[in-house]
Amino acid sequence: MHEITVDGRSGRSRILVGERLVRLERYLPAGHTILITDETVGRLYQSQFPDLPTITIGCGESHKTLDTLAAIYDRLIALEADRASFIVGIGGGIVGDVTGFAASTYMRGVPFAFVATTLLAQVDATVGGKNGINFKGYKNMVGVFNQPRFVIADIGLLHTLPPGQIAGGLAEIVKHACIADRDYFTFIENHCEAIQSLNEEVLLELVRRSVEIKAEVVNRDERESGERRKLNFGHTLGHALEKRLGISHGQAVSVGMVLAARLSHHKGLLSGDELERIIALLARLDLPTTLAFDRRSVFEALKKDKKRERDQIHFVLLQGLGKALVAPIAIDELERWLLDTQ
Ligand SMILES: O=C(O)C(=O)C[C@@H](O)[C@H](O)[C@H](O)COP(=O)(O)O
Repeated sequence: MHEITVDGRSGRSRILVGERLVRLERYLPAGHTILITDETVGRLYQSQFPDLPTITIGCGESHKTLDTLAAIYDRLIALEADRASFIVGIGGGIVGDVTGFAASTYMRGVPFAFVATTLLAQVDATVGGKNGINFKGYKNMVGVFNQPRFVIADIGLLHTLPPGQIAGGLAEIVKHACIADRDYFTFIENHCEAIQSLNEEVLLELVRRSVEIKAEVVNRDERESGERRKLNFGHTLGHALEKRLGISHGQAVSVGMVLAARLSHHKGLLSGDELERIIALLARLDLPTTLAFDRRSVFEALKKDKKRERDQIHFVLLQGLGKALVAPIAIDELERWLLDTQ
């Protein structure tokens, strides 16, 4: 087991990579704990949960809403949760976001933790204290920064995930390598077969290194006033594609990364060879690298990105493999480039 820490304003968050869901109970404080999970995770793993009151939400991005939160607040009140209660979200990124937001706002905030059951949640969504919900179709429009007390990343659970769910996490893993660690990128290139066959040792190494990269960034810039924006590589276009095409987050981020890498190449920051390596690696991991989409409509969605400030957007580019750069790009320039590029 590897322990990696994030030190945020709300306190220390311990990320326990390789710990097991069945051992959750030993990390719980004495007193009233409530679990939040979704229907699928409940069906698959409830037998491994501690015997505690459990709130179950629906599955999928369409449940990351104010309505779901309202239902959770109702249940917390019915269960007589108070400020000394502890809440644990067991599931993927959506359970994480909704649990983190509900716990951070119920009675102005109660402590919480996660057991991350998907690769995406283990390497990204539950790490770093971003807890948000969608609003009127806008991704993560309402949310808070607040660190979970701990996150258990149980690698053993990844074997039961459908293939699409694995690919979603792999997109974020490739993102971490692209923005921060060229050698990690090469490691992933050299282990594609082991990754596809869910080799536990290799998955453990991916989760460990990705969490380490993310934690280093968050420790330097928890509230995303600068460097943390790098973790949004591929997400500016990715979120717009996700919203307009209704595709999964991982698929959208994969295509978003290719487009951002193309823009980096267009600006002379990334070589043609490096661009091709990124495209080839994503394809080997069964992630899409190109999509047909209505460029005008995606551009309109992109204009609503949270990284927009008036007539420019903080866009994440690559300055070579393993090094990211956040550059303000004029909305007009982005529009011309997006409408012209293939
Ligand atoms: O933790 C971060 O910071 C990230 O940007 C990681 C992203 O991969 C993640 O999808 C995040 O939730 C996106 O945040 P948003 O603020 O762009 O909605």
